Amino acid sequence: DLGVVNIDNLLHTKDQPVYTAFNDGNSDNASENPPWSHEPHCIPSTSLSSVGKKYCVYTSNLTGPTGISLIMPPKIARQAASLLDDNPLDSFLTPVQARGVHSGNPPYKMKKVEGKGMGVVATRRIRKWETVMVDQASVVVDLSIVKGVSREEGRRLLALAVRRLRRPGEVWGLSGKHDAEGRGEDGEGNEVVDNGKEERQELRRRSGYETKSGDGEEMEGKLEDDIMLTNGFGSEIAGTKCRALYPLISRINHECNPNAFVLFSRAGISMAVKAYRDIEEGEELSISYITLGQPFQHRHRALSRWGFACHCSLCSLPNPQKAASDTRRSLIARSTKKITELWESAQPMEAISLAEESIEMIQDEGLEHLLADEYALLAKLWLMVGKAREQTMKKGRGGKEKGKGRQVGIIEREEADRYARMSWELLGEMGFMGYDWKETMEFKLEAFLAMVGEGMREVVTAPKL
Ligand SMILES: C[S@@+](CC[C@H](N)C(=O)[O-])C[C@H]1O[C@@H](n2cnc3c(N)ncnc32)[C@H](O)[C@@H]1O
Repeated sequence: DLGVVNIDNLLHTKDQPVYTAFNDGNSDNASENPPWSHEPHCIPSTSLSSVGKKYCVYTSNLTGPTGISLIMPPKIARQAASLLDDNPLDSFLTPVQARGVHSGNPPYKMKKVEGKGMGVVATRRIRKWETVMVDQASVVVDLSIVKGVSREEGRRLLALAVRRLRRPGEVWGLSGKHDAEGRGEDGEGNEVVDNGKEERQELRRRSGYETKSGDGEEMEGKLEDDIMLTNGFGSEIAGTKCRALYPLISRINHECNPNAFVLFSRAGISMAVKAYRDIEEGEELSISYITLGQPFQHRHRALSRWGFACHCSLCSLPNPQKAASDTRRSLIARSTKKITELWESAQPMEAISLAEESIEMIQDEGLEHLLADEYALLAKLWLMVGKAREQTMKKGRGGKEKGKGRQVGIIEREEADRYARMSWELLGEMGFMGYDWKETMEFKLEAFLAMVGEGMREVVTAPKL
């Protein structure tokens, strides 16, 4: 069973002799104890813009479930080498949970799913927010490679990177070949044609990887064209934009209203899948490949590069409901800006009402992860309203509120506290504060609100090029 093998290897990673002490492919700067199990294989960059730079394959084949290969310039690889002990069992699970996962019964199995190739199905009931799966990257590619070396060289490096893994089969086995014309219906009987093939070719052209006709059957071609494009996750490792393959998580299919989401470790090498809601035994696990919350046409366009027409429950809604959902999604997307405008034009209570309406729409759309942001925003608004009123009182300009005493500021602060705690709880449950947040972190209103900044809407990650 793939899952059991995976976890077993993760648990033992640290006990195994990983070091074979090959130097890091840059003899001037060989680090003392490089973790590579194979001699790095380097090629010079052929691009004028990066003369003197080289790209190498570094493999540590005892790291993680399959081993890991990095394709990077030596300098970046040296930094990434210090991140290889990024064991997801430590990042995402308590020791008790890790032992539970290790006992040989992961709560899922890989299975053929009609119309989707392989998929992942729950083998028992999974609770909301439970960490269902953990995984570690097999291959990590520095994205600057597309400009640095020719397509052929890139393919060769990638093929070598996979061959050198301890379990190369788990990467070769990822089905990336989805060039069959995907035709389907949008739930209203309208035909939806997958134009993903052209879009993927265009993507390759833009990325500098021209496609030669007739080479589609080669393993190397399959690896680069299909597996990297359709199974790779965008990640930032050692401060560099990368694309990485995760052998287990790559089996999870897409839904626009998914029952799970992925979470990166701080180092960016490990990932976890957490349940977004309760999942029943036999139900397929799903994640969203694209940013959650987009209207239908945007989703359809963004998904085209994976080469399938989405028939998920949201995309199959009858047109009137689909239109209502799209309207709510557009309103949600615009609400933060509108709320800020209302606040800045001295209409604080209108700003608060709009934020509360936005919460209802978010709940109707099942976009719960956005609530952490919205609750934090409401907490900030209430806190600021409270402070403003206190100031007014202190300056003796309380008007009608004069005489109500200190209560004016206190009620608003209580509201702020209530919303901030809801945001805190949700972020904690979603896994953004570490698995032991309840024991190790203490809630403090102002400190928490300072921590939750902009950009919370993007917290649920999706594979990106
Ligand atoms: C990351 S892989 C997922 C695992 C894949 N099904 C497999 O067999 O390895 C992405 C590919 O799975 C297929 N896929 C994912 N979600 C799908 C869906 N909702 N409907 C149809 N095909 C889907 C598409 O072919 C897509 O390019």
